[in-house]
Amino acid sequence: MTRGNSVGAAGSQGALVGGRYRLDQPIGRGRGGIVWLAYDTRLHRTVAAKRMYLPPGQDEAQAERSRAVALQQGHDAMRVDHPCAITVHDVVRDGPDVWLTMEYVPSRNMVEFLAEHGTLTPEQAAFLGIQLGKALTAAHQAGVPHRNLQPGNVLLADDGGVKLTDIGISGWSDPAYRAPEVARGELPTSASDAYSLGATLFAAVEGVPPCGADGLQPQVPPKHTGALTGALLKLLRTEPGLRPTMADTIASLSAITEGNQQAFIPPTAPAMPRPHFPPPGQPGHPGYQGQPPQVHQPTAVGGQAPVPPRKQLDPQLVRRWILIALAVIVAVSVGIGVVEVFFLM
Ligand SMILES: Nc1ncnc2c1ncn2[C@@H]1O[C@H](COP(=O)(O)OP(=O)(O)OP(=O)(O)O)[C@@H](O)[C@H]1O
Repeated sequence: MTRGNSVGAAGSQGALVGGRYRLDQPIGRGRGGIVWLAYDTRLHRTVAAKRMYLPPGQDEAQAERSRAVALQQGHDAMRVDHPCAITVHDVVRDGPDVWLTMEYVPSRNMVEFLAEHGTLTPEQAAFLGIQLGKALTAAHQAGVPHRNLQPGNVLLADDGGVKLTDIGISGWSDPAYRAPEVARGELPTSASDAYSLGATLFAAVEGVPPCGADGLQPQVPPKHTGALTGALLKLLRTEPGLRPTMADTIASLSAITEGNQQAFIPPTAPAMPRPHFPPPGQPGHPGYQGQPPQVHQPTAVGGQAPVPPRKQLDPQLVRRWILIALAVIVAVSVGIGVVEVFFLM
């Protein structure tokens, strides 16, 4: 954990969070402000940085407790390790703020994806459910319930992968995806995550959450879920103890996709920038300190045409041309000598 001068409420471009993470480019917006494409100046890698939401209007003692909770949740999230879960690298206190840095995944969240591409087929939703189920299993094994699984926390990566974000980070949870027992005030558990998974997959196929925007309406019978229906209705059971385990859910969703659905590749341009940096020590690299470049290399950074490499002379060719030149000089000298002897005679 790092502590440095505060960079201000939502951060600003070029600011150094915790004296280490440089905010480069906005990539999204959460309740705590802008989510940034950032650069870890110590490990020289791209990360995503997000200011964690802290409730406004608290006195200093309450605010300090909220910061301690945010730091603890950040550390809990760092324990979750799975390819389908966003890796949290660090949690940083920066003045009055707490920042989370994590792996950067060029992606759309599921809300944006559905708005652009429409609802998913049951097979696509089953594939999504398997990936999310695996990420949740890893989180539960680390003792960390997600707490607010909802479409906004599901990232559909430009490379077709699925990444679950905000694991273990409490905060605003959309009531439409909240388990009934959590809505009554009970603490989130792996069973309440199972309900939220069911509600998220339901919305992915049906286009609306199962119990309305407030989560309090009678469950809408699904119309388009096909082979997915049984697994969904089990996840959405009101009684938490009757919901299936993640292992059971993954098994029944796998039977639906039969391995046919492998990825989500949206038929549009990538959603987010792909950072390209020249190698360390080269101008244009984020960590460049102004040293002269060690090796001359062609570069296309900044949209300029690549500089062609300087041609090297072949030493054998040079030697041959020198020999030819010497032969010509000798021949001319001999010729001159012969002519002089001719005139002297
Ligand atoms: N690691 C990441 N890589 C790429 N984009 C990200 C990453 N994390 C977040 N984003 C983008 O930023 C958006 C907002 O982030 P996030 O979902 O964490 O905020 P939020 O959940 O709304 O906020 P909060 O956690 O404060 O409620 C995401 O929908 C996504 O588009």
